[in-house]
Amino acid sequence: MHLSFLQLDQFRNFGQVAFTPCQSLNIIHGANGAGKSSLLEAIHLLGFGRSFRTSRQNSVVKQGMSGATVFSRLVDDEGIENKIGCTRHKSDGFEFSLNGQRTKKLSDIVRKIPMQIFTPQSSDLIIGSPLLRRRFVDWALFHVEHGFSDLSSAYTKTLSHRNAMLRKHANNGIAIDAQQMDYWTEALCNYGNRLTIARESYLEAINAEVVALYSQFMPEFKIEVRYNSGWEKGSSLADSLRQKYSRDLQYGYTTVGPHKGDIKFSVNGYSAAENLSRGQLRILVSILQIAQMKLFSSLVNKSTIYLVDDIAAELDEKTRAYFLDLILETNTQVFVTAIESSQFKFTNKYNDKKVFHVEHDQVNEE
Ligand SMILES: Nc1ncnc2c1ncn2[C@@H]1O[C@H](COP(=O)(O)OP(=O)(O)OP(=O)(O)O)[C@@H](O)[C@H]1O
Repeated sequence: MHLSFLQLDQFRNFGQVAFTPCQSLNIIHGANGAGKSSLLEAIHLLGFGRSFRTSRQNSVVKQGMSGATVFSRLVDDEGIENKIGCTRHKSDGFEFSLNGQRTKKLSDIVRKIPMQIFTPQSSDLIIGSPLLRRRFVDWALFHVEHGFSDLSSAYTKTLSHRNAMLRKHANNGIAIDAQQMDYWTEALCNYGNRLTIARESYLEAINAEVVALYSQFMPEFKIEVRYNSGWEKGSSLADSLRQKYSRDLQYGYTTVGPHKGDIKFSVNGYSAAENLSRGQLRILVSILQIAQMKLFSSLVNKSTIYLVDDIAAELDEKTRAYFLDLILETNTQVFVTAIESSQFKFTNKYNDKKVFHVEHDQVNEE
């Protein structure tokens, strides 16, 4: 699967630009402020339905304009072409289209373009909030497991119903309707257990890939990936919810469950978050993403798109070369940015490669 054409209209610093990436390695270089990250951001919108740089999504619209559009042609692994569009209207949010038809569900688009991104902030996957780690696993499950998306939204809806009751009780002293609380608690256990089983079995599978890759990159380190379910070890979710009920009533929200789940990474028995250097953290993140893509392609026989922002700032040349070798082995379409094209000398061996220069708000193929 790959993007064979991209067009941006009034997106960030660009007026209208179009370019035709190749199926494998696409190098984007240009001076500071030229628009390299903006190009990746435009592609990211198609794969995730949001910017990776800001929560203020309107900022992708060129200053003074009312909307920004990204249009692409996506060739899937069977060779079938789909036209995918995304417009951000300043006044009206996002609008997505598939083959000229407006799509109701963002997931219809996102499902078509499995995508990963590596940026200077990617170490947050290890040292940042547990939400990022849950998202990492749930991204894969969303793409791999039919029905996971429905299961995850059923859990989230049930949790918000249960939390609403707890909150009203904690904040306003409204009495709990015991029958209703039992209903939501039972539903929470049902969805929560299924969600946890899915996450645990996915992590078990990815663990094997991560261990193998890590031992190639850094043979002196032994990595371990463990899932922490979000409730007390050795206890069931139902028992934990029962045990913590009075605390939940006091706090006004559900304090245990898969929404509190986390992934722990340890290296030689020590917490990776607390012990690895910045460079080592980046390597760990890149390994996790490569493992994710490898596993993904072996599970569903589909390829991914990989965006790498500012690779030279993140990885030294030897690691960069090794990293790209591993990614390109997985039949991934890669978009990678850097300031100087000379930072990519090591890519001369790749035949399927295009180099784009971003300058004066234009994208030129070299
Ligand atoms: N909404 C907008 N409208 C117009 N210009 C914008 C908008 N948002 C950002 N810019 C400008 O777009 C340019 C491109 O920014 P971008 O971050 O993509 O550059 P870059 O090539 O990745 O830079 P660097 O190498 O410094 O990270 C910058 O000059 C920025 O000020």
